[in-house]
Amino acid sequence: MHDGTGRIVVQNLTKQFGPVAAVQNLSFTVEPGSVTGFLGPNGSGKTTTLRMLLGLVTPSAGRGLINGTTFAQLGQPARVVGAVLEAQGFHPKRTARNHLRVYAAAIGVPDSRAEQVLQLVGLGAAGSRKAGGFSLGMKQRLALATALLGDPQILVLDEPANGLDPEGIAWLRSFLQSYARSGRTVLISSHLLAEVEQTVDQVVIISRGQTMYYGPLDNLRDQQQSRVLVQPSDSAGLVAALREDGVNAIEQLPDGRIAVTGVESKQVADIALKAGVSIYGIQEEKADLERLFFQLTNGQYAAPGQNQYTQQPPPGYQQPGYQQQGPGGYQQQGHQQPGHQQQAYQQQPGYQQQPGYQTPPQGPYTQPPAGYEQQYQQPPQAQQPSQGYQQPAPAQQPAQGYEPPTGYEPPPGQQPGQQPPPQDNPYGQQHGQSGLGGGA
Ligand SMILES: Nc1ncnc2c1ncn2[C@@H]1O[C@H](COP(=O)(O)OP(=O)(O)OP(=O)(O)O)[C@@H](O)[C@H]1O
Repeated sequence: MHDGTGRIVVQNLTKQFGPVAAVQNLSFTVEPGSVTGFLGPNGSGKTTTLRMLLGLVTPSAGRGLINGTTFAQLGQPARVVGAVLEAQGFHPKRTARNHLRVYAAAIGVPDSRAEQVLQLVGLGAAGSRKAGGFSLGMKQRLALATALLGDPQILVLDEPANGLDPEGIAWLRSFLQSYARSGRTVLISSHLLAEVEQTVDQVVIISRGQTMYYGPLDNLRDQQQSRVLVQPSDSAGLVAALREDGVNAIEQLPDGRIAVTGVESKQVADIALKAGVSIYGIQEEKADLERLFFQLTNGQYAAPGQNQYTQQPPPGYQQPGYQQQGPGGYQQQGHQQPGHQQQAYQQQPGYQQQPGYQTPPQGPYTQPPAGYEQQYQQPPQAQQPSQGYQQPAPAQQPAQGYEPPTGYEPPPGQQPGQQPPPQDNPYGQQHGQSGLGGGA
């Protein structure tokens, strides 16, 4: 039996698809009572990680644990984890209500729950409409409703804001925060920090399948570092002089300027003067979270020829199919990177609510849904994520006490590297009565 905490633990998770190292030695913990953003650019390994966590892909090494056990070993997975990996695969001719009833029956919850979750996600007025006619945003809501059927303790959502309009994004934010504040666990992935910035409490930022930052978002904001943008007469001469002076966080910008992080403009100007390099322009620039996110994760698809002063990619890294490029020349300092200037979501003026769904009540999880048997035990106190992330070394050894997953077997009936379940089943019929644990 599982420990019931609602905690997700990812331990040294690794997935190799032939030559592609999709996920490399990834470790993080997601605690109940908080919303955790799982962030990284396209192809960085987010979906693969979530699939491994949900037992849909067999790890090459490491393991993902939910309530202290693997997904396959959960007794009633649909009551523990609600997951949306892709908001597709609904039977186009089936109404939203009937779709939910099918899944409700599969996991053994009453039909009335279908109506409740329709209301919860704001699709109450669209319950009799066929899912085939739904917009992408409505499909996202229907997928979320399906994941909520089992009133799960943990929500795992892959890119849940995809296709949502601004009103939908604002609604989703409030819904997920309220869900987490009720003591549950929320893990959402996104390739856009700005999209989830106001929703999440902590973030796991990955690039090329490796952790770049793991910790509270506030730490990122608090450790903001400005940089100096300088236009020199001789870029190479200034870079050499800066390096001689021990300044190494240097980036060549596409517009010809040089960005220097962690120093004041006066210091840069003094070094330039000493080296006989003229300066045509100099300014200090505050870092913002979005730029920081880019700095932490860029390089994956960066065009060659830029950032000639960049770091090299991690040793042994091979990204087939893409031009390899170092991560942007930004000197990482213990992966506690700066950042600021939140990009606040603004409701667009004149925005009309989409027909077909209505704004659901706010804070649906501050109280348990009426008439529904609540399985979840509120943990005594939401734990805070650990402060100060220590970046694992590229060849990190498993944590002490951790047993390497020798003999780890894929769940019954699943082959290593198995492809997603068929399109018409977005929640992958999983182990027994669940139908909510996986995704398409
Ligand atoms: N079944 C598979 N076979 C081979 N390679 C795969 C498979 N699934 C994923 N990959 C590769 O693994 C890497 C990580 O992919 P993944 O889908 O996990 O990234 P992601 O961060 O979710 O990207 P996106 O934001 O675009 O969805 C990519 O290079 C991808 O091409």
